[in-house]
Amino acid sequence: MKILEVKTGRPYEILIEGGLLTEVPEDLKRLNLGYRYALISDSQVADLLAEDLLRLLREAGLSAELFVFPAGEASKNMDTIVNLARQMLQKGFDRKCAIIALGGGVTGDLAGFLASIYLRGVPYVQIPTSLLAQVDSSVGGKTGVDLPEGKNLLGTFYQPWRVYIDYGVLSTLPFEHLKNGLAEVVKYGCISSPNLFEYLEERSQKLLNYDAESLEHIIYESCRLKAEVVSRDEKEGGLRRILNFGHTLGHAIEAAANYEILHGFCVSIGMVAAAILSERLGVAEEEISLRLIKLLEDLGLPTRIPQDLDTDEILSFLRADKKVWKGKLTFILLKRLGEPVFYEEPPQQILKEIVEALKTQKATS
Ligand SMILES: NC(=O)c1ccc[n+]([C@@H]2O[C@H](COP(=O)([O-])OP(=O)(O)OC[C@H]3O[C@@H](n4cnc5c(N)ncnc54)[C@H](O)[C@@H]3O)[C@@H](O)[C@H]2O)c1
Ligand SMILES: O=C(O)C(=O)C[C@@H](O)[C@H](O)[C@H](O)COP(=O)(O)O
Ligand SMILES: [Zn+2]
Repeated sequence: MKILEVKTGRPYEILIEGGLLTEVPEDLKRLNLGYRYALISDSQVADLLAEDLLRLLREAGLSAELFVFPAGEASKNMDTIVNLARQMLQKGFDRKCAIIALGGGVTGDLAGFLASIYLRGVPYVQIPTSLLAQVDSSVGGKTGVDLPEGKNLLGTFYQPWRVYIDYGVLSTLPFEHLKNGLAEVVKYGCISSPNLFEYLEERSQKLLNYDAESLEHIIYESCRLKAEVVSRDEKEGGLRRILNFGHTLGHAIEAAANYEILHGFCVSIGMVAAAILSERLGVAEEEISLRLIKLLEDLGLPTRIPQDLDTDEILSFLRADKKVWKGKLTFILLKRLGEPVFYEEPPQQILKEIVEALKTQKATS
């Protein structure tokens, strides 16, 4: 088993191993987070994995109940939080309970948010089951929900007590969601590891074939890189903003598309825009965008903005970004691969030209 530590105010471990799910109940007993567990999953993961985990928990003598919400980004809102909270209250879950998030990033963000506010806070653990959740969202304690006004606009920083990553569960993950997770791994390559970027270039076909060894490597490396950043800047006082590379425009596209395009796909397009912007503004000291586009295309990820999205609407969503500080929008750009820089208020005209240019060809995926 591989173990990483996240050195936040209350440190915690990320455990990574194929088949780890079966070991969760015994480890939870050692952690002793609560006398009763609320297992939260979406409708798809509930059918595939949650019933089995529930049985394992009960066989280990733990008291646990399953709470399910409809799968998909459309559920990442306050209505789902209130519904889950009310169901838990009706079942008598009190302050000494704990929450288990079993699922993708939507489940993790929702269950983590609920854990941070339920009866003013109860412990929770993350069991990520999508690639995106295993390489990114289960680590770092960002929780929250979307609003029509923008992505993740209500939320908390609330670190999990443990992250259990069983990459064996990825065998049932739909192909589109495999690619979706790979986008966040490309992000880690861009912001902090040219080696990881090269690895993705070399292994793209193996990764798209769900090769377990390659998946384990990129999961471990992404979590290691994220844990390092979060350990230095838990609440995004500065440095942590690099984890938002590609997200400034990515989130705006996601919101403009009414959350109907996958998060990783939007980040993929956003990374292309950020690379082109880095070059247009003279920030980039090496040519990045063509190499990035090639890698994203090899991984089956989109690099173009869908033509039906309105340019002005996309640009207006940029203003709802959490990287607007004191009225100034900050982009994460690249000097070269592995060297991100912050850039305040790029000219609106250049942003508009890049958005328009990225709409002129058909999306590749
Ligand atoms: N908190 C963070 O730091 C952070 C980081 C990145 C992304 N996010 C958020 O994560 C969300 C996206 O996460 P996601 O892509 O995992 O979405 P998701 O949770 O909707 O999962 C994607 C789909 O895969 C299914 N699924 C999950 N695991 C499966 C498995 N093993 N087998 C079969 N199907 C499975 C789910 O049911 C769902 O339909 C977005 O809301 C994004 O904003 C948060
Ligand atoms: O953990 C972080 O910090 C990230 O920025 C990771 C991102 O991949 C993730 O999408 C995050 O939810 C975005 O955060 P937000 O603060 O821009 O909503
Ligand atoms: Zn993301």
